[in-house]
Amino acid sequence: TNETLRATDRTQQPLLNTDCLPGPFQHANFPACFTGPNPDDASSFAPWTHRPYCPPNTTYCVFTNADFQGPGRGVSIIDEQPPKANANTTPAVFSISRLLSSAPIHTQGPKHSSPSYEVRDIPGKGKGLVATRKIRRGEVFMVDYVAVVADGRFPTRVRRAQGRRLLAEAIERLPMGKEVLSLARSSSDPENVPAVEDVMKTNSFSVEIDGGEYMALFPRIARMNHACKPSALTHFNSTTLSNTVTAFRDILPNEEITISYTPFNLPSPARHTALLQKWGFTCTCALCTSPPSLLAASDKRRTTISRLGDKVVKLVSKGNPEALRRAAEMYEEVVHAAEREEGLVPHMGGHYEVLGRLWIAAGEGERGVGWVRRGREEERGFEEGGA
Ligand SMILES: C[S@@+](CC[C@H](N)C(=O)[O-])C[C@H]1O[C@@H](n2cnc3c(N)ncnc32)[C@H](O)[C@@H]1O
Repeated sequence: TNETLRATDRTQQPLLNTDCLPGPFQHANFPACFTGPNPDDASSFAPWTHRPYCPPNTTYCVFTNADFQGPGRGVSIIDEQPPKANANTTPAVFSISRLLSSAPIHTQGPKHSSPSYEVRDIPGKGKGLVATRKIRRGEVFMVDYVAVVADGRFPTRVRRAQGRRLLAEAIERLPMGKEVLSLARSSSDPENVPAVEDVMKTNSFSVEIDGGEYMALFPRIARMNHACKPSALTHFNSTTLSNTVTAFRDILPNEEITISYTPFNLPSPARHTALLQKWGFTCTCALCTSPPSLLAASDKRRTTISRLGDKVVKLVSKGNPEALRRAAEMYEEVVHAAEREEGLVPHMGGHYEVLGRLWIAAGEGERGVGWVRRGREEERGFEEGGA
């Protein structure tokens, strides 16, 4: 760590960081605002292992802990300095610094011991993840940790060159910086877009931390391609900065493992626009390349799911027996549409159970109990997959 400090900090920063002086912006517990006698002593800006990089004329800094999740990993955060008096959100860097200062975090590896996937070339999509053994439905087969996390607003709040500098510092300070820089790039003009910016845009997902929207790069998850009917789903935990990946359904050996980059219920034109504008690629997944009639049927089901879903909520809030019966009928339609869109809804079991309860409330006890039972069996199957 000290070597890294010498190599990067002395050359690029004045010894006294003027962006971090005591005053109205000072926060008593803010680790970046060191006041110790020796500003080169790493312990004076703990829990960061590098002196925070805070360029002039911006409120943003880079905070790095090179030890997060063990040797060869680390985490860098691009976030604001201590909040201004009128700030309505707290920078995530506060909660992350608390996390790093607390008891060591145990890496929660997936429960299965044998490796379940590897990175392989996928025609037309660069690289991707492929199952090396059968992954059972419901199994948590990967837990990845964030390597770079940046306030979603920072690109619009700093000058372009400054943004690139912040990103470069954030990535280069990481022990796994080289690995991060070897991830895919999607810019149509790679000569003129620095790798740090291109890699971050191509591989980061939007996550919520302390009510704020952040861009987060998970180096292993970054290798997973998108599919409109994915085989896996991710779940981000903002307390541990981990992202668990669970199989939606059984995934067979040599099958590609995919996740969805877009919200589930979008019809295909909206998905294409989102993937092109936000992610910069044209989707060639199995659904997008299927015959137009199949794509149209899928769009119809997805539209039904979102349209009727809203109506069901309204009917249930009315609460009278006739409204509840109509809600149950509609919900059953939603459930059937979702079943035909395999991989669209994560836990059908929960929906079966809700449908059962709706039928019971509408006075159709037997029908309701049947759905509740089916829901519980389904949920049990999902939980066992992860056991
Ligand atoms: C987060 S990366 C996924 C891993 C990447 N393929 C790699 O080689 O590391 C996103 C990039 O993968 C490619 N990609 C992902 N899903 C795709 C899909 N459904 N169709 C075509 N390209 C896809 C695009 O080039 C996209 O910019």
